[in-house]
Amino acid sequence: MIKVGVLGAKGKMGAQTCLAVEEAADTELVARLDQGDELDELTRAGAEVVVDFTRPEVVMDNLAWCIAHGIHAVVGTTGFDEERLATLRTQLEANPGTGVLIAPNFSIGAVLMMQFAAQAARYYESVEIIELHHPDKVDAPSGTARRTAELVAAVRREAEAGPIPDATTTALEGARGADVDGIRVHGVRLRGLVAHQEVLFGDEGETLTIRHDSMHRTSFMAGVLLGVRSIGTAPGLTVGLEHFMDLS
Ligand SMILES: NC(=O)C1=CN([C@@H]2O[C@H](COP(=O)(O)OP(=O)(O)OC[C@H]3O[C@@H](n4cnc5c(N)ncnc54)[C@H](O)[C@@H]3O)[C@@H](O)[C@H]2O)C=CC1
Ligand SMILES: O=C(O)C1=N[C@H](C(=O)O)C[C@H](O)C1
Repeated sequence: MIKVGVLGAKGKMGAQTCLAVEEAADTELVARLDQGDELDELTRAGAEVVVDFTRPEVVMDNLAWCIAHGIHAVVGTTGFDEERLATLRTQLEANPGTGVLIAPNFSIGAVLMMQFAAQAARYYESVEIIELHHPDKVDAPSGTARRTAELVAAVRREAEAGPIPDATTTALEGARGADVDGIRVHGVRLRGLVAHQEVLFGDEGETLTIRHDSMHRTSFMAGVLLGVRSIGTAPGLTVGLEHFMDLS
């Protein structure tokens, strides 16, 4: 049995994760912590893996504590840029044997969407991303959209693709979305939605749209459990659940 602690246990994703960990045959929920609780409870409970679904502004402190205490971490919380990843790599070098997974999205379909988008990226002159979420989401653009844009941009750079065509010279601020690594990302917040994304590609006479929809937060749980089961054998930093999936 893998002993699991959940941070952000009272939140939307944390509560769903507690249920999934309790229901799985090979995991045991030993701690459920939320804002104001002592992280020491994790060591007292013997947690081997922590799942973090908290907030971008607190996740780095949580991870510093987990790494220092040799507890593996599976992280769904958003807000990771290159600077934060570099900080984690340094902390993990000082604590070899401990693993941290940063997963911008735990849904298997969303991971595939990102991989398919990376595959398509070299073939199209134009690409834009639309992410659509519930209105209680605190960050924009979504971590998934950022990651997708970075993956697509990396492929375009490698393929020496030219700039994305766009004749806009006058625009209301925000009308063309955010620029993530040269890719336009648009955010929609709408009651009734959970988590959705479209990656739109275009070239002469054709378009390709890759769309993924999470209708319920249960869609993330297979990926969370995969992360929990895998992270103990993956010391250091892993970014993206695809590294634990057989995607050859
Ligand atoms: N990677 C993925 O597949 C997914 C990632 N997310 C991300 O996970 C994060 C949480 O999302 P939700 O559950 O929707 O948010 P939420 O707001 O429902 O839950 C966050 C919880 O964290 C708690 N919290 C705040 N500070 C804390 C601290 N210092 N220690 C422990 N708990 C603390 C809050 O009290 C709250 O209960 C967001 O960054 C979101 O974007 C959400 C869905 C899927
Ligand atoms: O806040 C959410 O809900 C989600 N957050 C993650 C993100 O920002 O990409 C994953 C998913 O989109 C749901």
